[in-house]
Amino acid sequence: MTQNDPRGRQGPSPDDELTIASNETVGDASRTLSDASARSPNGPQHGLGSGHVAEYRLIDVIGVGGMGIVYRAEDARLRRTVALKVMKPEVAANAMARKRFLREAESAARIDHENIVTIYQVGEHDGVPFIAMGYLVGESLRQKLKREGRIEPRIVANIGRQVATGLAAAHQLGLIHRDIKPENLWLEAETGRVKILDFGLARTQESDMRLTQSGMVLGTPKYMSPEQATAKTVDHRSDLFSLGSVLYHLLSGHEPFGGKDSASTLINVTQAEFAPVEKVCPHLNPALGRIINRLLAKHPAKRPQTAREVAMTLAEIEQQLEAEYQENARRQSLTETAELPATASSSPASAPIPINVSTATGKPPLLSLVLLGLGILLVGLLLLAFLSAN
Ligand SMILES: Nc1ncnc2c1ncn2[C@@H]1O[C@H](COP(=O)(O)OP(=O)(O)OP(=O)(O)O)[C@@H](O)[C@H]1O
Repeated sequence: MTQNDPRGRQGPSPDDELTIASNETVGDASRTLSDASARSPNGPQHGLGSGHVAEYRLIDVIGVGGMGIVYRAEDARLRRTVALKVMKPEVAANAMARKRFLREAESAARIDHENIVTIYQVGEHDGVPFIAMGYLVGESLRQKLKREGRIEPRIVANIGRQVATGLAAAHQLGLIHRDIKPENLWLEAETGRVKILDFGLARTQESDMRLTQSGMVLGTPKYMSPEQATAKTVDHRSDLFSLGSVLYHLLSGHEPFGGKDSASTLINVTQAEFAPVEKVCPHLNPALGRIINRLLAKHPAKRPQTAREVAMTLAEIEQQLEAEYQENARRQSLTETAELPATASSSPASAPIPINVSTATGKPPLLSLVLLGLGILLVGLLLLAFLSAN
């Protein structure tokens, strides 16, 4: 949920309000910071009057999420720009929340993978936890969806393969993201690389057991797995369900499960059947349709079992779609080349000038000879008439 954007991303609109409401994080009562106070790094509400957090100089606010405020900041020592997520003061007032934020950030910092945003440092400043991470330039998938509505299958396969690859790295360390959604998937402008953001709800499988016992539901309903929606124990396959939901949305322009509010969405996720993706996207590559439908299976045992497997399947589909795309582009350019002369000769205006010149100036030599003969004959007859008269 970006509320202010130094890189020209869109600010809030009535649409944003809708998105914010419909993507509301269940179990999160902390979205209370006003936009106005959030925008200035020296605003009164976050208590960071000096404009510094540890060695980071705050430049401006990039966005405000459920747990924290994200600033663009400068690492004064290394002179590099970072994204600094600082826990909201009202959330930081809760010791449990503080501990959990730090523990989770530390687990995420263990992952070193090109499809996951790099975490440079996790720390506390005046009792407020913060995370310094790679500053990303580009846009979130949510922003891309807002602009484009739907995304073509070849690109969806590419995005899905990258996300699954990143998830495989996290899952290998026993870390489950638990909040895979378009807002948390970033498209880097220059490289086209996808980065998974915000392991804010990430849990190790072990800590999730404890969470489940407390019966809390955390995550974003529209992309949430049925087991997560019912506060059951989740494992890495819950992230695979969410990935399936996101890919479905990218292709079709809407989520597989919706509802008028969070509660009805949760019920739909757990009980309703979704329209198979090939029904809402006719002519879809069948293999792509199959894997998305399988990712959305209600029971984890019926889904693909690992992110690695998903990444491999999507890589094959991506290759196939890319080859088809190249072949179509080649055919298209051949057709255009073949059409060029036909178009030219059918248009009199564009007929080659040499042909016109040649037809305009040429006369049959035989006609000239006949005319010459007739001329001589006429002169001869006139001469004969003149002589016989004399
Ligand atoms: N590393 C980063 N580089 C650039 N922008 C970032 C980075 N991390 C987050 N942002 C921006 O800051 C905004 C807020 O991020 P944050 O993770 O706090 O919230 P969220 O994911 O929108 O919501 P929630 O945390 O409640 O799910 C994001 O929408 C994104 O635009």
